[in-house]
Amino acid sequence: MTTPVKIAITGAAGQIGYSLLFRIASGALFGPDVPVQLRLLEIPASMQALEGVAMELDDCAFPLLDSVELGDNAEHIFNGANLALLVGARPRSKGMERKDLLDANGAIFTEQGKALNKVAAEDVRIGVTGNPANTNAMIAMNNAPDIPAERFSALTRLDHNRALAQLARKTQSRVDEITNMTIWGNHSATQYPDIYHAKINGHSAAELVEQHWIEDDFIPTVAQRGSAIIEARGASSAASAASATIDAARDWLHGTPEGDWVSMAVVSDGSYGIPEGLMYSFPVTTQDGNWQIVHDLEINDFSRAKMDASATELSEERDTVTELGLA
Ligand SMILES: NC(=O)C1=CN([C@@H]2O[C@H](COP(=O)(O)OP(=O)(O)OC[C@H]3O[C@@H](n4cnc5c(N)ncnc54)[C@H](O)[C@@H]3O)[C@@H](O)[C@H]2O)C=CC1
Ligand SMILES: O=C([O-])CC(=O)C(=O)O
Repeated sequence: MTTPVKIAITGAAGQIGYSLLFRIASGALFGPDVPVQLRLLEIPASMQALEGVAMELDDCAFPLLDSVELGDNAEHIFNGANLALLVGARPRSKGMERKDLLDANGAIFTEQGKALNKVAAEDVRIGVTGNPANTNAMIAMNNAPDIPAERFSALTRLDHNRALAQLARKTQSRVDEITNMTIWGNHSATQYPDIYHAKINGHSAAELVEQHWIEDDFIPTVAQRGSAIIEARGASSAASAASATIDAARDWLHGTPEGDWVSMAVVSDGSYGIPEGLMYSFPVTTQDGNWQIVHDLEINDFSRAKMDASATELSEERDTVTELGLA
C-alpha cells in the first residue's frame, strides 16, 4: 500500500477549511491512489466546531482518508507533516490597522514557524493562505532556520486563477487555452496581474485586448476581487480560496506543464530587481516539489512601475515586522 501523506492544516474549522478538507480527503490534491492523514490545528475556542467538522469527515466515508488528528498545539499537529497549509489567521476587524493585523498574525506565524522547524518531516512544504499571506510566510520562514527557505510559499494562485477567468471571459476563450499568466508581488491590492507574456492558443494575449481594458478593467478587477466578493457575499472568498490552495500545492508537488508556468509567492533572490528575502509572487516552473523563477522575461515600463510598487509595499510590511520584533 502507498504510504499515506501527512497534511497539517491550520484554521481547519474556518470557512476555507470547510471547503479544503473535504476536497483533499477525496483525493483532489494527491490523486486517487494516495491515502492522506489530516492533522488539523485550531485555537481552543474553535475545537468544538472542529470536532463537528471531523464528524462530517467520518460521515463522508472517504476511502483515501487514513486518519484525522485534531489539536490546538502546533508542535503536536505539525509532527511529521509532509505538507503544511497555514490557513488560520485572525481576519482584520473594524478599526484594525494593517499594523495591528501584522501584530496579531505575526505572533501566530512566529510560533508556527518555530513548531514546524522542530517537528515537521524532512521533506515538508509549507503553503501560507492566511493573510497577510506574503508577510506571514516570510515570518514563518524566518523562524524556521533549519527548513530551507524555498520550502515556504504564500498563495497568489487565487489571483492567478481570477486573472485567467477574466481574460478568458473577455476573449471568449477557455481558461485552459491560456498559458503564461503572471501575478507579481503581494496578495493585496498592489498585486500586478501581467498579461504581456500570456498566450491564448499560442497567440499573444495582450494583442487580443485593448490597453485601456488591461489598465481600467482587468487589473483593478483582479486586484480588488477579494473586496468585491466580501461586498457581494458578506464574507470573504472561501471555496475559491480553498480551490486555489489545492491548485498551488498540487502544482508545486507534481510539476507545471511544459511551456507553462504558475504564480507563487516565494522568497526573492533579487530576480527582476525585487529585494532579496521578500516573499514576492513570481512566475515559476516546478518539478519534483521544487520551484524555479522564470528568468529573462522582458519587462516594459508599465509593468516595471507596478512590480516596484508591490515590492515597496512588501518592504514596508517587512519594516513593520522588524519594528514589532517578529522576524
Ligand atoms: N491568500 C489568499 O488568496 C486568501 C487568503 N484568505 C485568508 O485566509 C484566512 C482564513 O480565511 P477564512 O477561513 O475565511 O477565515 P475564518 O475566520 O473563517 O477561519 C479562520 C480559522 O482560523 C482559526 N485560527 C485563528 N488563529 C489560529 C491559530 N493560531 N492556529 C490555528 N487556527 C487558528 C480560527 O479559529 C478560524 O477557525 C484569512 O486570513 C483570510 O484573510 C482568504 C481568501 C483568500
Ligand atoms: O480579500 C480578502 O480579505 C480575502 C482574500 O484575500 C481574497 O479574497 O483574495
